[in-house]
Amino acid sequence: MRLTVGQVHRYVLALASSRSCFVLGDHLPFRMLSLPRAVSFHQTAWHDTQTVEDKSGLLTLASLEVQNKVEYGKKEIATRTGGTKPSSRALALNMKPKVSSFNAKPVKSSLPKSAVLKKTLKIDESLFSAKSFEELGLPPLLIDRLNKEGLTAPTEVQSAAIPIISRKHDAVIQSYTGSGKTLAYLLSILSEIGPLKRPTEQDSVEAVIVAPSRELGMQIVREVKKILGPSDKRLVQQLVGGANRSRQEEALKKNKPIIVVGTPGRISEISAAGKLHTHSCRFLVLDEVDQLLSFNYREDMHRILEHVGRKSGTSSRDILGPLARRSECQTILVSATIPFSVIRAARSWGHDPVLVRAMSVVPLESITVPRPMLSQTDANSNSPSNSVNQAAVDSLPPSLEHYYCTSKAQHKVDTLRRCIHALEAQTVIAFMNNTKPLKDVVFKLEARGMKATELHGDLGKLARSTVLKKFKDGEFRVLVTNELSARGLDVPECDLVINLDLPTDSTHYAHRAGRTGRLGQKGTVVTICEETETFVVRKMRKQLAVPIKPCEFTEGKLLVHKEEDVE
Ligand SMILES: Nc1ncnc2c1ncn2[C@@H]1O[C@H](COP(=O)(O)OP(=O)(O)OP(=O)(O)O)[C@@H](O)[C@H]1O
Repeated sequence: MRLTVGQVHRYVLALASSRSCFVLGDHLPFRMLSLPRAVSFHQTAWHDTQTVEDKSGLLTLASLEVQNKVEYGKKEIATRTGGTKPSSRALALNMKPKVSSFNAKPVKSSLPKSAVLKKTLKIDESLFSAKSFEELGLPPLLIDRLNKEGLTAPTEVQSAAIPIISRKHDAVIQSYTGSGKTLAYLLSILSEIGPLKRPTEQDSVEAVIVAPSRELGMQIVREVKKILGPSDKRLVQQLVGGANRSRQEEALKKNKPIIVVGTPGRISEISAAGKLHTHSCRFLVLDEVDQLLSFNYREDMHRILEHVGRKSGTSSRDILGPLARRSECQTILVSATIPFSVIRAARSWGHDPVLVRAMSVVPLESITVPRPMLSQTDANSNSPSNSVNQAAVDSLPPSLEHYYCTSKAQHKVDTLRRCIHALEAQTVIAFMNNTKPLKDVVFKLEARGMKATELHGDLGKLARSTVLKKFKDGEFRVLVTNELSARGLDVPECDLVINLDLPTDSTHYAHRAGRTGRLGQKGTVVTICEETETFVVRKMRKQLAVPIKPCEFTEGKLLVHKEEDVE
């Protein structure tokens, strides 16, 4: 039976959705798994993780063969010392390693270290130690612009990623939230294209950057404009949903941007209408890749992956999968949380794909599927719910303090106020799960004299960006929002994140938490839950392998409780 690529994808999606195990043909888009391996994956699926993923609609393109989700192991091979880097995060921007007062027990892996990552890439060690943009070999014009913006030294992940990308590797960039991943890829790209580059040939749309939300898209656009400077800012064009599409198309025609940044739906719409030509694109970036490869975005991402960087005349028969080989185009996948399914997808690219993390670069081919790691206290129980979610663990900044307190639902707003006062927090992001109660919370806070505002999908694009700007400018002390703001949102001043509703799982917890403690700053995360929900917090604590300490707020102070079973 011969199927077209589109048919194949639909067929695979349908089967994967039903969680069936099925045989793969040679012409199917994914080549990685044979049936016996797929069967064994299916049998050893982590039921706990899977249930959660299903709820959030996460179906990675890479895992379409078998609906399965596993995380890669934490054990990195540090290139300089040959051992893991205990303080690699803390070293970002020359931060001093933070000694936690909490004695977390080590997690126990049931897998020998060597089975997780087999080998490191042979790479010049000195690359990781670059302390300046000059040492990284960035073009002088670009360095001038960075200095003008007050950026003088690269972060660790930038030191690792920039040389790798300049060597034409496809890369998966993983590092904790707020560690500077955006500039890690932007500086690599702006070294090669646009007015600040090393001199080369002519310009057209040469980089496509895809982000899952309008806010993140606009944030990336602002970052590019900041680097390009006022005279060249027209060279980046936003293509996010919710904005006037004809205006975006006109701007594409008039300004001839070299970089476009947008959401999957709008990029794919404009591309389908023939108004965006990306065949000779040199860089494709998927920011928050694990989210972009989820089920929700499958149609749009499929179109984007099929078209960007594919020279016309290339038959769709040649496509090995959505992340197909693009001979000229470098693909860069970015997230604080990279599940193994993304690694598996990325392996089908052509340009020696590597996993870049602060202080380590590893060929993707050498990363094997890990078995679940159990937290020490539960190593004997073998329960999947006790598995450490390594991707989420790796995404947490080291400088965060985590607490939880209990409150009746009707008293949560008061608890929130007491928490803000006790911690003297100035810039607070409070997460909830539904829009209506979210509005009620804003109303109650305002009624009690605390400046608060709301951000959610029911607001139009203009309202959303106005709210965000005002919050960043300090006009509001509390931003009450939902999952929309959990990914990528950069408000450097944010000193407190509150979970007024529980996040869906530990990965969502990690992304919400990452809105504070950015770039080595201090940050606190407080989960306010009902008594009956505390077991969920404890479970996340095990999966994240961090202390989430029980506490209460009385007489304007934070009181931390002891808990017998804190790991
Ligand atoms: N080299 C640098 N020097 C100073 N500040 C930097 C540098 N690189 C990035 N920053 C700043 O650090 C902040 C966090 O960066 P960024 O948003 O890229 O983090 P991230 O790793 O992408 O986080 P997330 O995973 O939450 O998306 C931003 O305000 C950015 O401007």
